[in-house]
Amino acid sequence: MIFIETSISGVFIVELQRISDERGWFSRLYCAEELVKIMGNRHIAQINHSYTRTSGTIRGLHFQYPPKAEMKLIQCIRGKVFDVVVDIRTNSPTFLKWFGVILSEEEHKMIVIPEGCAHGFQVLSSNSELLYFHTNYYSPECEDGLSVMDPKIAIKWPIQIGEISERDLNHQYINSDFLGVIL
Ligand SMILES: Cc1cn([C@H]2C[C@H](O)[C@@H](COP(=O)(O)OP(=O)(O)O[C@H]3O[C@@H](C)C(=O)[C@@H](O)[C@H]3O)O2)c(=O)[nH]c1=O
Repeated sequence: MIFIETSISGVFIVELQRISDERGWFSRLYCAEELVKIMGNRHIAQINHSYTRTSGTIRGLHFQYPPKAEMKLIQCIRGKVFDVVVDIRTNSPTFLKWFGVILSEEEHKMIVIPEGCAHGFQVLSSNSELLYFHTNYYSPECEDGLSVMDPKIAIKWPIQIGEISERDLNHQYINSDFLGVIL
């Protein structure tokens, strides 16, 4: 696994290696020993899988407040997505800055998103699937969201916004009441 730092502290791209032979290929998706450099003493609590049918669909921007704040490791195992992280850690020098990366079944990399960052993605090819490794349990009480269209964040979505859930459409826009996440 090769770790690449990004413009947001604690957000990493991890390049995964494929070992190919005449039958196809073999690849390690998760290794506690290698990922300890990023994960410290965190452990994976849940692994989730999502499928999105239509290109243009957006999910996000989602995060969990403490005590259920979580690190997420995300891979695209089918299709292609534009994956976005927004730093909402109150005291971070990159507060409200976003970072985007293409994840796809061909590129074979994952993104690591630390606690205090919101996550969303836009599907760029129909029938895309993401695999998520989470260091905390899903908690609807601690879960919150930000609007994917918030001009204060100003994410440049690569293609026209298609489907979006009712819940995601109703997420807050940032205003002076928004303090971010204090970890
Ligand atoms: C996220 C989640 C949802 N659910 C349920 C709630 C709901 O009935 C159904 C679909 O939930 P959602 O609409 O929130 O699914 P979705 O919009 O795909 O949520 C995901 O979005 C991306 C951007 C992330 O970062 C993920 O962590 C997760 O929040 O699944 C769980 O049971 N466990 C979970 O971990």
